[in-house]
Amino acid sequence: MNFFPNAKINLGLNITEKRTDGFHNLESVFVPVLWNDELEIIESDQTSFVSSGIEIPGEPNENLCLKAFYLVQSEFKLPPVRIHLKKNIPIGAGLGGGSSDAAFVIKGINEMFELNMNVEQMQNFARKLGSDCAFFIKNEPVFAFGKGDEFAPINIDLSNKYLVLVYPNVHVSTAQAYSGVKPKKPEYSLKDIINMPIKDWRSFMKNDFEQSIFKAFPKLYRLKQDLYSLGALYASMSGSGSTIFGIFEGIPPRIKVKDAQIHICKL
Ligand SMILES: C[C@@](CO)(OP(=O)(O)O)[C@H](O)COP(=O)(O)OP(=O)(O)OC[C@H]1O[C@@H](n2ccc(N)nc2=O)[C@H](O)[C@@H]1O
Ligand SMILES: Nc1ncnc2c1ncn2[C@@H]1O[C@H](COP(=O)(O)OP(=O)(O)O)[C@@H](O)[C@H]1O
Repeated sequence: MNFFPNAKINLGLNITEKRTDGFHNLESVFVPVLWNDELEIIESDQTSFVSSGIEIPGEPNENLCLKAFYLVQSEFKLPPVRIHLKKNIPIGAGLGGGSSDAAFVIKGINEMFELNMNVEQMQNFARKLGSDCAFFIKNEPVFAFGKGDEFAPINIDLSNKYLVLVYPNVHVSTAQAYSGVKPKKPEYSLKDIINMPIKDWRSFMKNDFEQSIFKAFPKLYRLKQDLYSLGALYASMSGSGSTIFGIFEGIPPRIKVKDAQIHICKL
């Protein structure tokens, strides 16, 4: 069967405290984005993983797709499968691509082998694979807190808005990005900001990773300013970077950025 794991962006990202387990508590709004990998899972005589498209660092047996399969197989009787992933979503880009692949393997095998897991059971498997992963099980706009794997519903209207994503070919390690941030309580509540008109988000909504990442890669800051100059209602880095996105009211103007990959979609 075929599945299409999608990317995400973060609207606002407050890193509020360092936890005793080494992770950080955060607050963010996660939104699914129409930029997709292609995942094929078929029953086979032995379990294997192959990928095409963008090269994924690490050994195939370290891939989150296989980790997800083995994790579910540790609790359910499953036949071997062959997994083929065509990687389109840039890696280390703040778009959650690897986490999404893993979540779609969990959802995929749940459907293929009629495991009858509910959302919560699938989220619990996903939480073991990465902080971002559980979001992709329901895959709808949500307020995220805790490690980024606990959720509260939000009401957000992004209809008729367009999204421009610019991936400037800069790979950011999530762990390193966290180590560059000093946690603090946010000045304004993200839950309140999200209810303001989008053009007002610019004054209140922050991504706490931007300061240190923009310092290390000044061209990312310039990209964000460029998106505002082109008419974005709101522009920000996604997650720990390096993707910079802009939200536009209508069809965005033509954008050309040297050495960058640009993806435009409806929100
Ligand atoms: C920053 C965010 C924001 O949505 O996204 P990305 O930029 O990676 O897409 C996420 O918190 C990334 O989640 P994810 O990519 O799943 O991270 P994980 O694999 O769980 O953790 C990678 C490393 O990041 C750090 N980490 C991650 C999550 C968290 N709440 N606190 C942390 O300190 C830890 O050092 C951990 O070892
Ligand atoms: N299926 C996968 N796709 C992408 N990266 C993967 C995958 N499986 C494991 N990884 C590892 O996870 C790391 C983070 O990947 P990714 O989710 O793309 O980053 P980000 O969370 O910044 O969006 C990569 O460096 C890669 O080594």
